[in-house]
Amino acid sequence: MADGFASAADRAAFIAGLPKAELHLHIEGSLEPELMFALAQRNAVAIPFASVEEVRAAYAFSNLQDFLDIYYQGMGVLHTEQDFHDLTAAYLARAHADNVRHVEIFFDPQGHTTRGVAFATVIAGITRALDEARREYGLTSKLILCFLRHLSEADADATLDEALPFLGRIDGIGLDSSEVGHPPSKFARVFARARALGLKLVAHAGEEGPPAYVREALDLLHVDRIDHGNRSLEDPALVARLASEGMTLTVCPLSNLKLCVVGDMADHPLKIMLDAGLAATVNSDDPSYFGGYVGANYQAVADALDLSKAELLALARNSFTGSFLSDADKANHLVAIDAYA
Ligand SMILES: Nc1ncnc2[nH]cnc12
Ligand SMILES: [Zn+2]
Repeated sequence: MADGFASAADRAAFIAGLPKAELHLHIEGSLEPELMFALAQRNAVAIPFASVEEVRAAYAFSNLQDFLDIYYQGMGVLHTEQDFHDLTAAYLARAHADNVRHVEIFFDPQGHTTRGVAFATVIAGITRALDEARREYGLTSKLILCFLRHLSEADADATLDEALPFLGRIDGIGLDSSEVGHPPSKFARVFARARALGLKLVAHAGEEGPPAYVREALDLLHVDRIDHGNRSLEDPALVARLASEGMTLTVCPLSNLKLCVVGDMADHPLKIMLDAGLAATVNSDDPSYFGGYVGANYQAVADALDLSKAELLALARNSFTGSFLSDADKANHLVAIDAYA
């Protein structure tokens, strides 16, 4: 058994109670099949599944694109402000149950506006649930607008225009969807514009794409965090740079397994990342599609890699230090982790 724990059950209890931040969560990826069915009925939207079991059976992916095809189809049931509220509220209740104290949530507005759903409807539903979670659970949040990288930079630019009236509720921008063939350089101008607006910047890089995409995210987009970053490990000079810059990586173990980024959880590089001095964090990405929320991600990777108490504490500390909270708020969360340790 790893240092600090008497048994696997002891470690599981420690993980459950550990204060956490979640920094990589696509709200549309938290759409559980049960809610998908309920919203399909509420909005009279046809879905190509006869039962919840059939939906779950369809969640067998061999790569990122396999998943994205079903993810974009699934979000088609979201139409009204109430739908976006209910989706977000359900995620926040689950996060609270996992002792998540702060979340930084991604949303994909282009996945909705291209279907005729107004940007304002999406924002109103999500933010109403965020405000309720703050009041009910003391769970704080940031909101990150992701551009779909398979679309053009002009589309991203138009989406940023649509976001301008809502910048009081949007803390940052990100870059997601099909990575290979859509390098960060494609979005350099719109990221520069967002930076000038004072927005925080993140980008998916090195999930399926090469280490060169991670370098582009750093050098051309000037990101504050890297989402995933797994393939950085192929480039030792890049690893040294990420470590020396204290760049946070938002790693998603169950996602990596489901999308075949790793073949087996025992081969997950999380421990290698920590040993290399990388500021890795654990996150759920799209929990409904990948089989678990953040607590399950900690649990799965801790069991497979036999993570110690010190390693789990480092992951939780990294999740707060890598967040976009103020320094004072980060310090308060770190005190809570020290007390828990
Ligand atoms: N893991 C992921 N990678 C890229 N785009 C995504 N959109 C939702 N989840 C994603
Ligand atoms: Zn993601």
